[in-house]
Amino acid sequence: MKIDGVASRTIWLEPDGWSVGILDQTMLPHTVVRKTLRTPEDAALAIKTMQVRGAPLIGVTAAYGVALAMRADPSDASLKHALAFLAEQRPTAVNLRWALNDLQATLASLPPKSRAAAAYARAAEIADDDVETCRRIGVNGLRLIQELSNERPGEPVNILTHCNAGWLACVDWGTATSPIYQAHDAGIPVHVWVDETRPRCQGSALTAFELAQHGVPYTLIADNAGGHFMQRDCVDMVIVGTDRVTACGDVANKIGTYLKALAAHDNGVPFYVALPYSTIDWSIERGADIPIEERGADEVLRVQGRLPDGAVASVAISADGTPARNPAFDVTPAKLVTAFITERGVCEASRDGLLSLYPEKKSCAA
Ligand SMILES: CSC[C@H]1O[C@H](OP(=O)(O)O)[C@H](O)[C@@H]1O
Repeated sequence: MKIDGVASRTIWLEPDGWSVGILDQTMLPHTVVRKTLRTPEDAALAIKTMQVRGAPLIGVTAAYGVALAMRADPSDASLKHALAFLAEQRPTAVNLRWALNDLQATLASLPPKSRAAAAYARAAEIADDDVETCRRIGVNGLRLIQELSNERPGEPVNILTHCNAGWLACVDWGTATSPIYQAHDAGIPVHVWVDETRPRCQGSALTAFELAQHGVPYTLIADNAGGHFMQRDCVDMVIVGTDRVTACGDVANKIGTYLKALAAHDNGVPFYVALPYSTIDWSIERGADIPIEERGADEVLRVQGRLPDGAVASVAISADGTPARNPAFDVTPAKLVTAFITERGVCEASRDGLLSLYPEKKSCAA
């Protein structure tokens, strides 16, 4: 997608052929800051501090983190440390483990002198594959938006989304936003209700930013307003992303997703989850088994914004000493999900539904 009219990706190989460029998403939407990762520690910090975030992008960043490690030291010990160190940065998005397992399988049997080049090549393949995968998610989701548009020709299809499952969460296109972009580009009128998504505000800071950049009509709302708009028949469908889907279709996603699913279920609003194959965890069955990241209390106790002089600052929004908890994700049971939108098609949120699109996984589903 584009930023200020210039085609951009969230992560790229720098012209020097080895360092890795990223958009520092902690500075968006106030300033567009591009950073360079030069060590696996840089990559780990970028993931941990959410300079890069979003399940697919976390995986791609980790893959390049392994490449940076192999460039510095391609030994078995270095590979083992890099894989373990990067894996511990964030626990919920299965794409992190998926990407690191892929790099391990790619590199472990190679002679050390061949590992750096192979790691960079594989990381680039994973990044390019993500772009095409997300584009296909958009093609498959577009049909669902088209169907709703056909019911009320000329009127916008009102779509609510939570957090940022946009191109900023991936390499390009996004998962939940890819159908939206493709519908918009196809001339289908759409309007997006953007959940601010406290406490990290990925909706107000990232989704609103990227939709505005693409010219997609949207309205930012407080998280607590989503159910109200569904009750008042203002929402035609919900599309969210996910960080991990179990073999039976339970969905881990940004905190607050479960509440949106309950409101959608209560109001008969279709609730879709958009995901690539790399976000399915075939090794577990129940959502209760998904590790939920608990982040620092300060993210709840403080907000970041831009001061009149343009400086970005963080301010406290509660009294000193206020105790706070900050689970970063919750789990939506499969029964509340209308369907999954994947790169291979749309399916029921169930084991059978997933296996109908990924029959090769029959042997490894939990
Ligand atoms: C396409 S995955 C997007 C997914 O990741 C976000 O979490 P975070 O911003 O903490 O990485 C959120 O759960 C999105 O739905």
